[in-house]
Amino acid sequence: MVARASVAAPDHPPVFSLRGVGVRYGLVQALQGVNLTVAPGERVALIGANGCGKSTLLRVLHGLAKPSSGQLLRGEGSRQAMLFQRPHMLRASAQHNVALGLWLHGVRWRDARAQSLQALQRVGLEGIAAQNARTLSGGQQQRVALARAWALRPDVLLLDEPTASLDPHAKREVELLMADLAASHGQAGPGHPVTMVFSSHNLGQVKRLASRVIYLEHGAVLADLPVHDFFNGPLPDAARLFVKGEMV
Ligand SMILES: Nc1ncnc2c1ncn2[C@@H]1O[C@H](COP(=O)(O)OP(=O)(O)OP(=O)(O)O)[C@@H](O)[C@H]1O
Repeated sequence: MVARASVAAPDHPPVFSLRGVGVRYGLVQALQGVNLTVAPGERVALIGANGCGKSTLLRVLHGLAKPSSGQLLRGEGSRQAMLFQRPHMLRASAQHNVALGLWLHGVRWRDARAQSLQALQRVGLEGIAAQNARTLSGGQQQRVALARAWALRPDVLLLDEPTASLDPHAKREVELLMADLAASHGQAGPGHPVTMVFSSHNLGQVKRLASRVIYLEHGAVLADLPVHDFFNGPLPDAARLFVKGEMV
């Protein structure tokens, strides 16, 4: 049985609505029967053991993986950006890496360069704007990736274990920036909060950042609860044991 609590009725249409979504890779059923509605401004954490389907679900939400069954509906006109555990950086300056993202979205190169500098300022990296992005530390590269995402003013931010390969200090820096970006608004302006969906193995981070927690097991949703209920209320056995194991 799925532990589920309804989230407050949204004032706006959902950002995502998944009905019975399944993803199959050959013999592997990576996701099965996933029903999920995400409202604007929610901060959803995806948790669960390795291979439970977190990345696949994020990839489905970003259009990088196609459901083999079921249906995914996306809110109209919302702009999405996705970050990965290891950011993809071109062998070019940090500023160039951010500007290119804007240029690919139709911003003129001159404007893209100016806006990319602002975005780098936002993540505290204006001082290394001219440095080759590939030579930056993992934490700095992830901050450049956040700047690249933020520059686009996304309505939806998807992050796949964004701090998993960082040292504790960089982890904290990136986490603070995630909170900062999640508290900002999308391209539609104030009143249109950013929606964030992220995966993490760090339950402290989940407590600090999420408003809602989804626990996946073997590609299925086993619990979908507001963050307070997830950590304080009764859970299905598998989820309870997972939380206990990850907390030690
Ligand atoms: N491209 C692929 N081809 C074949 N199998 C895949 C592919 N991508 C994922 N899988 C399989 O699908 C299942 C779900 O994988 P997924 O990466 O979504 O899990 P995850 O929860 O993100 O894992 P982790 O915590 O290790 O990142 C796993 O069994 C995985 O091996």
